[in-house]
Amino acid sequence: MSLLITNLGELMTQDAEHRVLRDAAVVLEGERISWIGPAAGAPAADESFDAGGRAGVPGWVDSHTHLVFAGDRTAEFEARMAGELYAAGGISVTVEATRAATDDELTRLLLSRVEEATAGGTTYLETKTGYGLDVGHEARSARIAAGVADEVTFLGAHLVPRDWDADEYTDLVCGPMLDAVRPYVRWADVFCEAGAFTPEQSRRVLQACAAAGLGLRVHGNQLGPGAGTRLAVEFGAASVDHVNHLSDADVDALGASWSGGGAGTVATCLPACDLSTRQPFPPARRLLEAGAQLALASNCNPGTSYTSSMGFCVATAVLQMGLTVHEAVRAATFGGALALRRHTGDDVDGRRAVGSLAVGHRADLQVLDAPSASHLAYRPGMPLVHAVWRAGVRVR
Ligand SMILES: N=CN[C@@H](CCC(=O)O)C(=O)O
Ligand SMILES: [Zn+2]
Repeated sequence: MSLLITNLGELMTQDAEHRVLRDAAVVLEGERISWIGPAAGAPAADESFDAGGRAGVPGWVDSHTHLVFAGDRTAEFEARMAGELYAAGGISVTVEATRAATDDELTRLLLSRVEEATAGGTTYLETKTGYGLDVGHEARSARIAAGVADEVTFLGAHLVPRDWDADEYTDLVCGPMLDAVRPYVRWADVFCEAGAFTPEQSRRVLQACAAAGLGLRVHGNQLGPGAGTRLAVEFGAASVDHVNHLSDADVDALGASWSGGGAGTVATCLPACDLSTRQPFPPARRLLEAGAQLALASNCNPGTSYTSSMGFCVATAVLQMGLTVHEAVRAATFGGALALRRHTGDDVDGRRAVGSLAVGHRADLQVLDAPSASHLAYRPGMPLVHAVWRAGVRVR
């Protein structure tokens, strides 16, 4: 079964050549893209969709979310808007509510959040554990996430639970908890920050998880300067996320991580979180100038960023972080794929590349209710998702 999507006024491919095509068309063949080019030269297909001059972009790749949770943190948000500072300790409120939820409740909550993300144009999504924080509840979160999300990350090292010694809890994360979640996850993450895990404890978590064969990611430099980015680069993590408080050496290290031709550490910016926690935005321009690769992600979670709207993140990155529209869309698509190591190949681990529109890649794309991708930032907050295909299937 093939589908011709034609009459695309603009098509931002985010492919290797960064091509932006005018009057373009795309052909989807099953789950893959089989043709891209000028609409006038498009081959015949079984069915067609007339985009009416609207713009097409890849589906969003949201490489950082925390969607397996129950409960509500409105009171904490209100206190923060009244001047309180964000602190990692708020995580424990969600841990209690998440532990109290049944498997069915947690699954239903996760599914409804993923549906919301899909309606906003997200076609590939990572999510994390991190609100269980004991062996049974972390394993349960990982199992539930694995049934729904494209990528699952073990974040047992999110917060040291009440009544635990930090080093003993780190032992638990690196031993029995890691063993219990291992069948369900591809990635491991650690919150390396004052109030969460020290650089030494973070190092132990990264070592143990790498030895277990997991890819690595780090929550780093969110609330202040620190060792997160340094550790991420040292361990060859696929991504360090937040990156609000970077030293010049951090910026240079992230840039240098890409200089050898291989895959380095992506700097993943989370602008919706920065607004909600009133943190300074990451130095996106300096990072690009240093040769770093950027991703944009929603960080959807109940504490610091209760939105899965990647369109909002793109608009904020353009309006507040100084990125061009093309740079922001690239970070929210190709950049996310790079941060999940799903950016290349026609068939990686039995999967197709996501995050860019090219022949052989997974057919994940959205048609915007706008003539160009610039409208994402030009008309911030407007519902601009017209149609979405995920692996060739129309999902909106
Ligand atoms: N910073 C650490 N973890 C989440 C927040 C979790 C929470 O407060 O519930 C984040 O990425 O912002
Ligand atoms: Zn996070």
